[in-house]
Amino acid sequence: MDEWQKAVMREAFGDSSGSEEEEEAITEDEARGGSGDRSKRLVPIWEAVVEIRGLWLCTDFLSPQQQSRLLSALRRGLVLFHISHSFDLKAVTDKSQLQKAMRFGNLPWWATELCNSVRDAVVLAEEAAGARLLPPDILWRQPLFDQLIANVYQPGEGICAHVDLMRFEDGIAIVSLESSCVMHFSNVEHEEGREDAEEDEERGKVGKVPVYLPPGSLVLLSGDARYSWKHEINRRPGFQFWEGKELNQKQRTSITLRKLCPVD
Ligand SMILES: O=C(O)CCC(=O)C(=O)O
Ligand SMILES: [Fe+2]
Repeated sequence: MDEWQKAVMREAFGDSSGSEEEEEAITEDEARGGSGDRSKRLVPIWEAVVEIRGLWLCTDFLSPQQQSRLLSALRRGLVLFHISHSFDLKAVTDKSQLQKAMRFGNLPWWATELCNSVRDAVVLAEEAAGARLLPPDILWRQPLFDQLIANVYQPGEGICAHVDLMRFEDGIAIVSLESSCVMHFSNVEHEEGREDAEEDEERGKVGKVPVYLPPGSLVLLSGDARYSWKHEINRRPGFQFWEGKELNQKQRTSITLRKLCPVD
């Protein structure tokens, strides 16, 4: 890692940035909350977001201990890049900086473990409830994900409405850490002022669907949720309400897991 990357790492994650050896110091079992044995793990609770086909929320995906282990591994182990997708830049309010870390290809072991935990959580729920959370071709593809992006948002920072880039396959997972937020989903086909906007109203395409993401939660987007709905997090003052109360904003970190489309 060169000096520039180290400086970026410090800026993003403070002074705790470390070496691969430090990363390995956290054991696999610790990162999984001390229960590597799948048969001993509790079935996580999943909710379908009924308005949006393909959108599933698991609020208890990671225990508080797993969350802090994951944050430590993330802070220690990533090579960072500041990147500037146009939709990301628009999301950054004022002079504040959206901090990002990105990793492609061979994910670090803790990220591979996270991907395995996502698959386990889906399989356990499908086995227990007979529900279909992900199409089998996504659930059983190898690897499930090969790209990771970590976003660190300061209070007031969010991400504007977007559909994830088409260079990523279907089936996207977002893990939330540190603090809660409300993510809003809006149907891509609905544009205010359009001639047939009234028809949209009948089809339920109007209005944003709020989804509350507490720390330790996991959301899965596939099908309609991935392609036909935009998602956004507006953390400007006055936009983060849940059950009638404005959320007290703190730093929030998210980890988004995706799979790149094959290049022809
Ligand atoms: O930070 C989040 O929860 C969402 C991130 C996101 O939508 C993205 O990186 O495409
Ligand atoms: Fe996204």
